[in-house]
Amino acid sequence: MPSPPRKLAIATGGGDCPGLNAVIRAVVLRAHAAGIEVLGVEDGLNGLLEGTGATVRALTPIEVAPILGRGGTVLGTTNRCSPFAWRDGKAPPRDRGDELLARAQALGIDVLINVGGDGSQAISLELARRGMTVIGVPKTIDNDLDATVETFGFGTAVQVVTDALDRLRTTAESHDRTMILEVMGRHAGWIALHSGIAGGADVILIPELPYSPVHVARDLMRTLGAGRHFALVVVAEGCACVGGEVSHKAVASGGIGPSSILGGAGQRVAEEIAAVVPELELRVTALGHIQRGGTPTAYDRLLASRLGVEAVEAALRGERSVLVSSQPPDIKTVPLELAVKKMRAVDPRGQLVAHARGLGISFGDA
Ligand SMILES: Nc1ncnc2c1ncn2[C@@H]1O[C@H](COP(=O)(O)OP(=O)(O)O)[C@@H](O)[C@H]1O
Ligand SMILES: O=P(O)(O)OC[C@H]1O[C@](O)(COP(=O)(O)O)[C@@H](O)[C@@H]1O
Ligand SMILES: [Mg+2]
Repeated sequence: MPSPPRKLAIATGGGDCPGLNAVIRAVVLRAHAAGIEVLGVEDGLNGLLEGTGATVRALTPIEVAPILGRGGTVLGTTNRCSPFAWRDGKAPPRDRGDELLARAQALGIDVLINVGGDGSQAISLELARRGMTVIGVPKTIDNDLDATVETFGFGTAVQVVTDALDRLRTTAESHDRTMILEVMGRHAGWIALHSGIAGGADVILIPELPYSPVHVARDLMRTLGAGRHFALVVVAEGCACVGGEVSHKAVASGGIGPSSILGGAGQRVAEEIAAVVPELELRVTALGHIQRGGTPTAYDRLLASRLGVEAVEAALRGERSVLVSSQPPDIKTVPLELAVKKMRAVDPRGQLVAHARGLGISFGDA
């Protein structure tokens, strides 16, 4: 039986996500109750690397008490630069993994709780391979991690998008317009599909179902011909037409990030529709990071809190290289490898898509 850990560290990596602070709070509360100290690593794992400007600080129950419902992460995060492929300006990427491990050892960290998506858990796995005890906590608003039935942040994002659709509907109704809403979802259309159904969309375009602009235009005209004067289209940022490419937009890289990211699918779809039916009046809204910021829903706080507590329980049981995973009604642990093995995509032939079609929603695919 391994001796119980005396010191845990917690880090949040990848894109921020509503519920991260609830995980941090839960880890600190449960660990302190068990007499375990918790260190918070700032900016992903950068806090364990010299010269990054980020550091490591002790987290106390008093400090985390007010953060349960706060969006973002009080530890900061990064979705650039893995510690194993560190970038300094134009120099080739270098491996700083062993430096990170040495620093963690010097600080007396027995277990690292790493909260993040597939990229972060790939980092967890490599740290575990190099000897660190790591427990992963899954996070993604895209809901594309296969190793857990659900992830916190997704429900909050779906609520934000649904609220946006409710607002777009009133202006669409007033102006007899077709409103196109571009939402997040790089490789998976979960946000578009859930919010599209909940928000009463007429067309939903997702990465898993390449569409034809002609079919989208035809289905819109059918909707509008059936006595409706407006329509709502939800477009996942990662969707593409049959044989087409996803759209990218330029961003300021800050020296280390990419110079372009996914974006512009909504505008592209508007242009494609206009090319077929120029008589339609179209407006495009891209929701962007609004759907990732702000207060988590009650359910996401609950899920995040349970994942945090179970991560500490797993540490107390002496588990290593595992991911805490929601498998309703329980939170369980699964091998960390499962987090990176396969992405969870929408099943184009699954019941959810069938139910959407049952509501008359078009995917523009046939
Ligand atoms: N803890 C971390 N420290 C430094 N960089 C990280 C960390 N976690 C993730 N990253 C970087 O962010 C990328 C994406 O991480 P991921 O967790 O998949 O988040 P997202 O899905 O939001 O992009 C990783 O490939 C890696 O480059
Ligand atoms: O914040 P950035 O770097 O622009 O990243 C945007 C991307 O991150 C996400 O918001 C979040 O993805 P995850 O929640 O899976 O980490 C994607 O939907 C989006 O494409
Ligand atoms: Mg990812």
